[in-house]
Amino acid sequence: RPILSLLHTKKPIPPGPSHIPIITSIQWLRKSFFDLEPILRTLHAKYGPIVTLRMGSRPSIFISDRSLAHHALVKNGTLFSDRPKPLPTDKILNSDQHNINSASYDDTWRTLRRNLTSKIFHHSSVKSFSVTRNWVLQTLLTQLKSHSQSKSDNSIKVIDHFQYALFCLLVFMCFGERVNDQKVKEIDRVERNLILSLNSFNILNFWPSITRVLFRQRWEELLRLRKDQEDVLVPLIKARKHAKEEGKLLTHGDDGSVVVCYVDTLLELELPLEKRKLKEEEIVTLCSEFLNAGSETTSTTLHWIMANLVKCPHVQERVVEDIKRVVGERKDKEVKEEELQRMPYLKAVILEGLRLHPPGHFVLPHSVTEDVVLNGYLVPKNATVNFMVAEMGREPKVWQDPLAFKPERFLSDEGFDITGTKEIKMMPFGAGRRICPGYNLALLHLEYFVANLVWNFEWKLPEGGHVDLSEKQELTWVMKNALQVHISPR
Ligand code: HEM
Repeated sequence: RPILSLLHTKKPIPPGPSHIPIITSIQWLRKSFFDLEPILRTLHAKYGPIVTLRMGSRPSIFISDRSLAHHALVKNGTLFSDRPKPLPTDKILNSDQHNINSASYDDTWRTLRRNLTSKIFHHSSVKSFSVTRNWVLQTLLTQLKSHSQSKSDNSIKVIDHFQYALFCLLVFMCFGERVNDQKVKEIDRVERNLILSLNSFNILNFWPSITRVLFRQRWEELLRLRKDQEDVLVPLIKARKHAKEEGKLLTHGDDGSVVVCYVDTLLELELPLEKRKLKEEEIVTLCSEFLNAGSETTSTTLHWIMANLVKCPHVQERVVEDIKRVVGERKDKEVKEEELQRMPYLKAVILEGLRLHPPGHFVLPHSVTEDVVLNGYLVPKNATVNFMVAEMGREPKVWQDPLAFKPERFLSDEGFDITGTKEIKMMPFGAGRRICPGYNLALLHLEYFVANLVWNFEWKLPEGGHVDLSEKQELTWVMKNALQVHISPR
């Protein structure tokens, strides 16, 4: 039984492979999480559910057991909800912890997180964007149709279309306007460039005073990427500010109410600790977090789910039946958002997708607010703590036939609690106080797009094609070989 006690006299830190100062720290630091995952699996088999790697300047503790995760994140959430102190490169990218995911567990974090959940993820606000979701859906359907018709075998690679659709949606929610195609691509480019190079900047943190000399060009590259991001996002923020001041805000098409977007809420916000409004560069950081956290995670999951629906036509047929039962003989080809609530099988498909293919195989690094003992080991304040999300979703003791795509496992009368409040069986959104604040929005986006994609087209493999479920890590854990499908109107 995990016992968490603060009387931790002389407890050891969790076990792990032997460590040669500096050398092993740098070796681990050079590995991506994709490389680390199989190594950690072996280490957990050898040392148990909680292990330590000496990465960089801090011990990194990894937890694979769902009950220990529950014990730490939910039952002792106040202790385990901090984030590691920022490294020098983080300070540049996160405006010194002025975004939600990197902020310490303090009043700044509470203010930023509450702003997002109460102003943008509130039920009425989410509903106010339904016109936008429909616009993005119609654009996606048109694009898929025209691209598939332009190919001789009608086959199409769908991932770029999914990414673009989700990105447009998040850009609208962020800036409150339909940004033109070229601008959307520009924002996507600067964000992608930054995130894809993050790993290569890790080494700069190891001994900043030395790396500033040794890797001067790498430091300059980091500053250049950040400047590119500001150059693209600041004009959008400024334009919004002016439109607000001049009372020229866009209204929602249906009822004429003014669109309240994420930037509007950030322009109004006051930081309680510092007693001031947000600086422009902090707004850039928060917008960037919003766009990245909300689009790539969802488009990756959508890609995995559609791949499984192509691989398992009987599951796709059951989704169609679920929709038919609710929509009936209505002629238009749109599944409306209000109707999704009455589609239990569709919901089960989404959960099964998140279980088997969580877009993040780990959560973001946590840290403890004070030294604590977990399962007999010391978790020191300077350690980072992380959880094996994908391993938990594929644990054979919890999930029968874990690698099979079987949505039926989620069809119970009592429903499934994705937040893991009572117990954790999987945690694609994390759990406890740092749980993803966007999980309801993400579920809505997934349900809405999967339902409408399946309702509009039959998804099949082209002649001689096959669905390859191998993974690789990019921004998220993506399909190594992108889905190539044949779609035909239903
Ligand atoms: C399928 C879609 C998504 C998945 C699987 C996902 C997953 C996650 C995970 C695993 C975390 C880290 C939790 C932790 O550190 O313990 C997280 C944090 C976060 N997510 Fe998501 N997310 C998704 C969509 C979204 C969306 C749509 C938004 C907003 C537009 C969003 C915003 C955030 C933010 C701001 C955080 C930081 C929370 C904090 O540190 O307090 N996510 N998400």
